[in-house]
Amino acid sequence: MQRVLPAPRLRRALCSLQAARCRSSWVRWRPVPAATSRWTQSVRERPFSTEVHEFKAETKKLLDIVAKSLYTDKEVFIRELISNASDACEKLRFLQTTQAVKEVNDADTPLQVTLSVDENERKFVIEDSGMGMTHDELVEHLGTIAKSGSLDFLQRGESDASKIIGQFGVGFYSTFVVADKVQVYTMTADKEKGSKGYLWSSDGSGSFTIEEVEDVPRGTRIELHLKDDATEFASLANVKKAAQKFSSYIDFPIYVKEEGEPKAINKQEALWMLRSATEEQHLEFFRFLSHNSYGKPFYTLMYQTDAPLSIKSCFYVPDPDNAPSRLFTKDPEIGVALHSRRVMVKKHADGVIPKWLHWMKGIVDCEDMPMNISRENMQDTRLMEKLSMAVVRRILRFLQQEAKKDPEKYQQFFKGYSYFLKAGIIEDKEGNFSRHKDDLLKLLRFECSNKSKGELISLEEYIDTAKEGQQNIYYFTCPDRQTALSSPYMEQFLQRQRNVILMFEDIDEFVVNAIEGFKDKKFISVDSADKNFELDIDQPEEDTSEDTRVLTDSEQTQLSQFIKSVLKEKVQEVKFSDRLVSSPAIVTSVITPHMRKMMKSLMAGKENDGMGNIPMTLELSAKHHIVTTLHTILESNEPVARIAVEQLYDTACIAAGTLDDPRVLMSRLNKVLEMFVYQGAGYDYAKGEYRGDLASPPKVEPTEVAKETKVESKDSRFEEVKPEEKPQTKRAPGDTES
Ligand SMILES: Nc1ncnc2c1ncn2[C@@H]1O[C@H](COP(=O)(O)OP(=O)(O)OP(=O)(O)O)[C@@H](O)[C@H]1O
Repeated sequence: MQRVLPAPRLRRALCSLQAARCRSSWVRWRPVPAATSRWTQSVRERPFSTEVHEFKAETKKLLDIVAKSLYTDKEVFIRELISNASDACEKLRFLQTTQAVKEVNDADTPLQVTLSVDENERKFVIEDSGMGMTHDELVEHLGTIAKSGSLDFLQRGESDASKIIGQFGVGFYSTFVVADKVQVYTMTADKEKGSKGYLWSSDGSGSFTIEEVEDVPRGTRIELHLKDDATEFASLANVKKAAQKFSSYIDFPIYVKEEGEPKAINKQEALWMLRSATEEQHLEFFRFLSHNSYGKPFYTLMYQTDAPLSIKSCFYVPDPDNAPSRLFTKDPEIGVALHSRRVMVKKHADGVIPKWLHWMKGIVDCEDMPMNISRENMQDTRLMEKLSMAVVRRILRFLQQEAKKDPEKYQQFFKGYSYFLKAGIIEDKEGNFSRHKDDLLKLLRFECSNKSKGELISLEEYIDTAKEGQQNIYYFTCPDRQTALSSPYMEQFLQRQRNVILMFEDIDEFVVNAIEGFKDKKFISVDSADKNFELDIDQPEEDTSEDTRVLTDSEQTQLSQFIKSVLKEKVQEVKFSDRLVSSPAIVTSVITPHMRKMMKSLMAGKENDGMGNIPMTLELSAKHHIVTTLHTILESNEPVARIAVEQLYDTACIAAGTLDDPRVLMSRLNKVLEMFVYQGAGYDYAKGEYRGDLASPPKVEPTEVAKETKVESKDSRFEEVKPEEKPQTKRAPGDTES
């Protein structure tokens, strides 16, 4: 081993210079490190300047978690390093094929990866002849976190290393699980960028150093100085076993050096090019693609075709129980890679796989795809679209088949991924394609009013089991099943046993708004103002009770005029409809109450949320006893009628879910309670006196029910309530007129 150290005098001089520099800048001089092994035998070290860089804040945090972790599945670092080495080879092969790199350093060196160990020095070494890195790339790539997944985890405040490593892997930084010092020698393949070699070095604490070293061959060599509790990775047998596990599907030869001799350990098999594969092969490949040493694919699809393009592909749906959280999937990486004749064109095949399918793992190999596809090139864009169309359609149809084959298993899938399928419908529409809308709609499942809790149906099943002649698909967006079934909007549907799809996710409202219908049926919300409820296709059982009183047309007009005079601009229209069965009233508007509520929360904090301008309609049941009695007391007891109207409206708003804060009702409810109690005690509000037959009238008398009621609330609806006439009542002791 060649070890060239500066002479002691020079070293002392350098050290004092280093100390001085350290105070003033991040560049300082240091004694050069030792060159090691055959790979760097020719690396002559000179006192080049050594730069000290701080890791970015989040990288530091990640490193801190990783370095201190007692993660048991330590060998994952081998998987990460092999994968990075293979990516570096893929990248160089790609750039060479597309001639993006004109001249390559060490042009004769074949693309390969070699692993070796030094038991005495407790070292693990991996080297590749891939793309390598320039100085700036070293700073950028090994100083920041590349993996969005682990970043998300950190932003969530997660500090459990096994969760971060287990679910996302932490790439290069996983080396600090086993090493207390990591050295990376590298030289770029792109001659245009230079032929200088660099050494990156860090102990995984706050900083790393970079210095120039001479005679580094093309590619990257990573040396791990193993921690005391990780010496098993200095054993050849252990490394070989782990490397074999992680490298079966790598398309470059992987060698393990045994007694100085490189021995190939992988088959270099492109599974997606095979006609079929065993379950075991798929399991291995899935784990390889998902950077995991555990887990199995939930669904597996191998798809090959020659028309309209020549496609060979393989897709996996990961376990739905571990489906990505939609809240933390801001800019997801597509999990499918694009290849052309086995050569990787894009690691993340965006443009082919839409974002809403990002969780799919797999490979698409398209012979017709040029290696140097460009978004600017119309022909390439069209080719990508064609490929995307074929592949996405095949995936969606495959899921439809699986749903038919094993509905229970499919429900499990749907639980994990429903949000993404729904997002797909919206995105598909936004992109103005609507290419996959029907296929996606077929994959949706919902609860419905005619089935029991937890049982899901498809839209096709809904249509197949709908009443004869029914042209609409009725749905109701609501927080849960219980709220749905007790809602006045549902009454006529329940009475007729007309099935209603129950939608519990916020995104559902946007989905139905993004599409007009399914097959030839239109989506209609049960709480919409739409009149087309097809009430004539089935009639509920006749109400045979004799004393059912129904308001006549003129009575209806009289009552609605009174209601409008009380509620003023709160309602645009008061009408009578027969959609109500046991509730006296509901509110409707051009947008459904649920949509209104969502828009309100989106506009929260804005002075004008725009909702005040959307007119509401109060719909009444002409035969409901509260409504008919209300009409009866219009003239005889107007004060009570006024309060009843206000309460009727507010109760309808509660049912619609549009009342933001129920506390605004407190004052009125107390008033209603007071009336209820006093009436029970024999007080006659119409006459403003106690009934004569009451043996001993209560000592306290009611406040004026129709006294100007100004509720201390921000809700402007209450500020208008001013009765024209006051009833003659006796004042309660201590009650003063306002
Ligand atoms: N052997 C290598 N050769 C060249 N560049 C490398 C090598 N190893 C790492 N890098 C660079 O460092 C970056 C960070 O690597 P890291 O393993 O942390 O994340 P990643 O590989 O980008 O993540 P992912 O595995 O999700 O693609 C890589 O993207 C690559 O640019």
